[in-house]
Amino acid sequence: MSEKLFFVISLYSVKSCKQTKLLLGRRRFGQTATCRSLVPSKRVKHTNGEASIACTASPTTTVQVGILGASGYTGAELLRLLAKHPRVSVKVITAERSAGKTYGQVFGQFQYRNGYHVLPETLIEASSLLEDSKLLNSLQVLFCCLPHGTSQEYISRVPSNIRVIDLSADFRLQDPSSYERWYGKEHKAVDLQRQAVYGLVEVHRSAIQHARLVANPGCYPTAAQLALVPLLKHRLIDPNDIVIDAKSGVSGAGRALRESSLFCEVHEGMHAYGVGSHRHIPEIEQGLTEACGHSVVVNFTPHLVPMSRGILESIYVKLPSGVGVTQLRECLQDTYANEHFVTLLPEGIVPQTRFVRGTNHCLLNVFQDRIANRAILFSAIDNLVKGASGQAVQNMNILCGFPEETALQDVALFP
Ligand SMILES: NC(=O)C1=CN([C@@H]2O[C@H](COP(=O)(O)OP(=O)(O)OC[C@H]3O[C@@H](n4cnc5c(N)ncnc54)[C@H](OP(=O)(O)O)[C@@H]3O)[C@@H](O)[C@H]2O)C=CC1
Ligand SMILES: CC(=O)N[C@@H](CCC(=O)OP(=O)(O)O)C(=O)O
Repeated sequence: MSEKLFFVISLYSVKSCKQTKLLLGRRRFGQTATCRSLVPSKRVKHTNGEASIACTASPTTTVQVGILGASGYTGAELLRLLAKHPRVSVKVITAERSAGKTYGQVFGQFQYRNGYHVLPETLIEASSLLEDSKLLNSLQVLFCCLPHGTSQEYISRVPSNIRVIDLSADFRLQDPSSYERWYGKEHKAVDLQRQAVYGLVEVHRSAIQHARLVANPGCYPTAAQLALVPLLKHRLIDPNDIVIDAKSGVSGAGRALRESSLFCEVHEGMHAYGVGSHRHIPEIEQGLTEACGHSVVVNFTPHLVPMSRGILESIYVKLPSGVGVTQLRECLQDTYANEHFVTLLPEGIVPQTRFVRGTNHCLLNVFQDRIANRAILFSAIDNLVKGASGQAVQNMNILCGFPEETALQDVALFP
């Protein structure tokens, strides 16, 4: 592609002046950035006295990363995305059951390399990585794609100079007693839990920049909060009347063998689960309460639908008197005007999971309900991208001072 054409496409695809400025500092995707403001580098002292580097990358550095739990769905999605990242080298990948295998043996799509030159040959056990201090200390960023409970055990053993992005729920809830109540076990790393920054980028961007530990949000809470946080902040919906009807593809349940994920159990059918008790309820309420300034309680019901990936949430809200759908639209439009990954669709277009499949985008829209003073919101994401690994890469880009959209510029795979 000619430089000129690339430049025009870049300007077209980025929405904000800030992002345009960042791209202007780059000659071509994959080449060294020349704009020094991309890579601030300062030592940050955390409240617990530990120190870390705010942005580890210099304009020419490649960041060395490790992935705990690379043999699961979010791990594979991370490697798919990082394969396109010009400033990342994946140095170590771990697995439990699949330890000792090559990555291509676990995932056939990684048998071919297509220019991907930094994939380690073999998956090692997570404990082997943590016992190898030389290998561990060669990393700047560690992604953790392990199950809840397991994540906190491993992350507590990681030296504090390594930035960690945890995809599990272990560090998302600020209150240890809430974690215990919803996850059924005591939190074993409460200090880390307090230190963690909730990684919903569009809401917590500035705090993420200096975080040592990022708690990557859950998939359903990402879709719900991106739709609701701005409206609650601006008091445009009733905080006591929010119903979130959510549908997810089966990859949301992970790759571990479970009866409920078998083809015969999910094909040609759909069902609700976790009714009134799903673990994403406290996470959604925590984010909405913070936006609103007082306690928000939601009605949230997830459903499993027979597709591999994607989340669609239909959200029913009540409008305070004097507020109309136009104001809701204006609020979302203004909030996300400069955001690369969140888009309010034109009036009348319903977000579909197909429009975001394989991408880091969240598509939103608002409709007037037939019933007076009520509106219906829709929010669509790919659970494995904006709902997990894509948002994790977005967080890493912020931690390292890279343009936020690096490696995340895919258009949905359609049909
Ligand atoms: N799937 C999704 O859409 C989303 C998932 N998440 C969260 O991200 C995390 C990863 O999810 P996902 O990739 O779907 O899960 P998977 O079940 O697909 O993968 C889990 C990974 O962890 C490894 N693992 C399991 N148990 C242990 C252990 N005791 N010690 C070391 N490694 C272990 C597995 O290795 P092996 O397979 O080799 O045994 C595998 O690599 C989870 O916490 C999940 O809740 C968050 C948002 C969305
Ligand atoms: C379809 C399906 O099973 N989805 C998962 C949510 C996936 C996710 O975001 O997970 P964590 O909060 O567990 O990290 C569930 O409902 O538990």
